[in-house]
Amino acid sequence: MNALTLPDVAAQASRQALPLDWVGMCGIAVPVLIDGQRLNAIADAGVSLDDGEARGIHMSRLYLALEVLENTALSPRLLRRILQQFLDSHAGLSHAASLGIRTDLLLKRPALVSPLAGWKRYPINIEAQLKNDVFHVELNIQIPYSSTCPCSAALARQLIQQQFVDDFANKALDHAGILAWLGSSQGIVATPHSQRSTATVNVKLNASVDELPLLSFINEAEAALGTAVQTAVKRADEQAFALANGQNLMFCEDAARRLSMALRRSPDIASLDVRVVHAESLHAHDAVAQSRWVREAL
Ligand SMILES: Nc1nc2c(ncn2[C@@H]2O[C@H](COP(=O)(O)OP(=O)(O)OP(=O)(O)O)[C@@H](O)[C@H]2O)c(=O)[nH]1
Repeated sequence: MNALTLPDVAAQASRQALPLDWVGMCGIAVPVLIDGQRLNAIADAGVSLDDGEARGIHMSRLYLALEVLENTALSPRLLRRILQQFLDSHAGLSHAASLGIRTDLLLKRPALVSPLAGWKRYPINIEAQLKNDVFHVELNIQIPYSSTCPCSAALARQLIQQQFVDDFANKALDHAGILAWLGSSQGIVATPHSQRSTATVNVKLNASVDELPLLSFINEAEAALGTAVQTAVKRADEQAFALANGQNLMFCEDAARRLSMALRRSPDIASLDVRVVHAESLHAHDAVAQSRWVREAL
C-alpha cells in the first residue's frame, strides 16, 4: 500500500462470521418534497448484511442514494427506486433494504365559520421496505382532535334537569324566564369534561398505490371524528366547535371505531392499525383504544 491508498476496513473479512439483520444509519437529516412543500426530515436507512464474513456495509452508498430526495417528490415509486439502489450497491451482501422518513406535514386549515385559516402540524413516519423483490410502504400519521366524554355529558345534563326542578318547582313557566335561566351559569350548572386527544393511524399501502395519500387519510380521519383541533379561532368558530363537540360525544372506543370504519373504505389500504389516546382531564391517566384490520385477499 502506498501513502495515497486508503485502507478499506469494510472490505476486510469479519473476525466473527455472523450475518446481521439490519445495518445502516439512523437520524440522517434530509429535505423531502411532499405535496409541493419542502420539509425537514430525518431518515433511517439500512440493509441486511447477509454475508457473515463481510466486515461491514458501505454506508456512504446508502447516504448518497438519498440525494434524490432533495429534488424529487416523495412517492412509493421514488422510495422503491432508492431501496433498489441500496441493494444494487450492496450486491452479494444484502437482500433486504429499508428506509424510514420522519417529518411533520404542515397543512393550512380553515376556521369553522370565520374566513380565517392557520397551520396545523401532523407528525408522519413513512417506512418503506424492499425484501426478496417484495416492496411495501407503511404510513404512520398522528392526528390531534378533541373528545368530550358522553358519560360526563349525560351526568351534567342530569344536574341541569335537577337544577331546573329546584328553580321552577311550583312556578308558572314563562318563556323569558326560562330563556334567561338557560343562558346563566346558575341554570346550566354543570359542563362535561373534554380533552385533547391523539389518533395514530398506521396504514400499509396497497402495492398499486403510486401517490402517498397522506392528505386524504387525514381528511377522512378528521371528517370521521368531527372534532379536529382548530388553528385560528374567533368566538364564532369557538361556538361552532362547541356544537361539533356536543354532537360528537366520544369515548375512546367510539373514536377508534369511527376511525377504523372510515379508513377501511379506502381502496389504498392493505392493512390498518388505529390507536387513539384520550389525555383525560377526569383522570391523571389516559384512556386508550386500538383496532387492527387486514383487508381480506380478493
Ligand atoms: N460499515 C461501517 N462503516 C462505518 C461505520 N461507522 C463509520 N463508518 C464509515 O463510513 C464510511 C463510508 O464507508 P464506505 O461506504 O464503505 O466508503 P468507501 O469505501 O469510501 O466507499 P465505496 O468505495 O463506495 O465502498 C467509512 O469511512 C466508514 O468508516 C460503521 O459502524 N460501519
